[in-house]
Amino acid sequence: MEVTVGTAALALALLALPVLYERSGSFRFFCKMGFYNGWILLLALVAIPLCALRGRDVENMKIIRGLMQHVKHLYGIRMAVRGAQHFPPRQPYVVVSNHQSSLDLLGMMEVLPDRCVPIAKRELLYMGAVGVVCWLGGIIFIDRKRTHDAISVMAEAAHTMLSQDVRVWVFPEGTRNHSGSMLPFKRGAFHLAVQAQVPVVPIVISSYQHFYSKQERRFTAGQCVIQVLPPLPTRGLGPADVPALTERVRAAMLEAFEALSAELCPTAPPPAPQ
Ligand SMILES: CCCCC/C=C\C/C=C\CCCCCCCC(=O)SCCNC(=O)CCNC(=O)[C@H](O)C(C)(C)COP(=O)(O)OP(=O)(O)OC[C@H]1O[C@@H](n2cnc3c(N)ncnc32)[C@H](O)[C@@H]1OP(=O)(O)O
Ligand SMILES: CCCCCCCC/C=C\CCCCCCCC(=O)OC[C@@H](O)COP(=O)(O)O
Repeated sequence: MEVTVGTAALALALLALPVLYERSGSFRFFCKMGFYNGWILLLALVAIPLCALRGRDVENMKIIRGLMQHVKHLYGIRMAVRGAQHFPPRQPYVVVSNHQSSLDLLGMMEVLPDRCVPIAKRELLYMGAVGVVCWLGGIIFIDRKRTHDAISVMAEAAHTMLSQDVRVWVFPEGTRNHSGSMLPFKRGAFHLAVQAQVPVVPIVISSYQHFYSKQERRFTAGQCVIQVLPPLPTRGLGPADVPALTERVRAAMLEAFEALSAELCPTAPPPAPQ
């Protein structure tokens, strides 16, 4: 008898889920984010054996990129890349981009150049299969709690970029930022570019506000533009030039971000100045 009541309650709850999904925006949001994380975890399990054939190698980023590119379609996110001609064709460089959410992975995988690895917080290493894939992809990990160690890792990255023809992708805000604008930039990426004497390529991922908001628990289909801006050379620059370079890049990115926001969601109020 108890089993029958339990089974009936479970069946009722399962039947209620589609109704809840239809009626509650918050429930839909959590389902979609849960599926996003779960799906990536599953993709990571597929990617591990494929990447393991090479071992830890930046070429594995091509496998990760290939496996990730369909995910935007699952969510009805239309992505357009603008300015791809700005990528320097045959040399290392440092990509810097804004960081709004873990959805940035989708934009990153849309434009990720060959032999380009992100710099990531080391906590990602401990995300089970995802961590293993990140390691196999040659992702560079930094400990944000240890500035000195993080700087050493970046200095090593400058050497690796030149000796192994590797490009590096950095989120100079240093953390995800849902504010609808950009945080002040940390200078690590720009020190890295100056140390390696390679260009900085700014990439702006347009605001998600019109289709995704963690605060409002809203996640619908929508459009995202990934704009590659003209590279800034660093040849001849030294450590003293880093602050000005950082501000110049941020100003260019903020201008492009605001122009994209005005184009894609013209009715949204402008974000408060940072
Ligand atoms: C198919 C299956 C798929 C499954 C797998 C799915 C996904 C996997 C694939 C891809 C995943 C990739 C996802 C990656 C996203 C991860 C994103 C992140 O983790 S963002 C967080 C980590 N990143 C950063 O923090 C980068 C930005 N931070 C910096 O650049 C910082 O400057 C820093 C180097 C980390 C140090 O930060 P800290 O806060 O500790 O110090 P300051 O910034 O205040 O700097 C202190 C001081 O030092 C100077 N400085 C900084 N860097 C250097 C340097 N390299 N050389 C010399 N000096 C340096 C800095 O200028 C400050 O001095 P001053 O104040 O005088 O200017
Ligand atoms: C054994 C442990 C198992 C754990 C399983 C966890 C499963 C999670 C599965 C998929 C997660 C997919 C997202 C991975 C990449 C997200 C990149 C990202 O956005 O990192 C955040 C980082 O930039 C800044 O961090 P903070 O904003 O400072 O915080």
